[in-house]
Amino acid sequence: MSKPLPRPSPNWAYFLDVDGTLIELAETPTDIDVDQGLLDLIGVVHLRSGGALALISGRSLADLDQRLGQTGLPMAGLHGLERRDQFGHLHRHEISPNHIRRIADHLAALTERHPGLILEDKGPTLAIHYRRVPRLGSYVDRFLRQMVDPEHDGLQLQPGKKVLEIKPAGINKGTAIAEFMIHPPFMGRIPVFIGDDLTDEHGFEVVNTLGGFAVKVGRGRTRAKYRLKDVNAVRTWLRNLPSLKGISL
Ligand SMILES: O=P(O)(O)OC[C@H]1O[C@H](O[C@H]2O[C@H](CO)[C@@H](O)[C@H](O)[C@H]2O)[C@H](O)[C@@H](O)[C@@H]1O
Repeated sequence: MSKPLPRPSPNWAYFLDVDGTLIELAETPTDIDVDQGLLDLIGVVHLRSGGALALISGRSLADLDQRLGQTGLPMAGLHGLERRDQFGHLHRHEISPNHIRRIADHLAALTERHPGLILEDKGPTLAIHYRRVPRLGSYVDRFLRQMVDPEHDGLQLQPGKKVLEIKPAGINKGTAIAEFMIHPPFMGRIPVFIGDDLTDEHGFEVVNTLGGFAVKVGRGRTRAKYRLKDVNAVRTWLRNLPSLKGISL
C-alpha cells in the first residue's frame, strides 16, 4: 500500500518524467499529443519553485525540444546521458559510438524483416518499439540480449513500456537527478521524482537515498513509496500545489 504524499513544501525540487507521466502514451513515439495546458502548467511550477524543476526523459533533448518547443526548462535526455542545466548549458557523457552503431545496423535489418517494429535511433542510445506488434516482444528481447555484452561493450538493455532500449551502463535517470541536485537551484532542496516506467526506478532509488519522495504513476512493482493513478492525476496534483494558489490552469 502506498501512502498519500505529504503536503508540498516550498523547498521541494521537482523531477518529472515525460512519456506516461506528463503525456499520455501513444501508438508510436511521434504520435504523442503535447497540449499548451501542460506546457503552461510545468512552466508555472518551474517559476514558482524558483527554477527547481527538471524533466528527466529517455528521449533526446533534441526530440524534447521538437515536441515541447523551446521551454527553457532544465532537462535530462537519453536516460541521463545528456543534460541541460538551468543556464541552458549542455552536459554530455561521451561514449564510444562503435558498438552502438554496429548494433543499430542489425536493428535496422531486424525492423526491415518485421513490419510494425520501430527502430528509434537516438544516436548514443537505441530503442526498438514493439507496441504495434506485442507478440514480438520476447523475440526482440532475445535478439537484443545476443547483441549486448555489458562486460565488454559497456552497454545495457533497458526495458520499458512496449520498448527495449540499449544504452550505456551506469548512466541513468538516477545519476541525472544526482547531477542536478549538486547545483542551484536544486541544491539543498528535497527531491520529488514522478515517473511511470522501469527506467524511472533508477531515479526513485536516488531520490529515496536523498530523503526525497519517489512517486510511481500507475501500477506495478516499484521502489517508490508514493503513487499517483495516471497522467491526469499527476497534472491535477501539480495544479493543486500550494505554490500555484490563485493561478487557474
Ligand atoms: O523517460 P520518458 O520520457 O518516459 O521516455 C521513455 C520512452 O518514451 C517513448 O516511448 C514510450 O512512449 C511512446 C509514445 O507514447 C510509446 O509509443 C512507446 O511505446 C513508449 O515506450 C520514447 O519513444 C522513448 O525514446 C523513451 O525512452
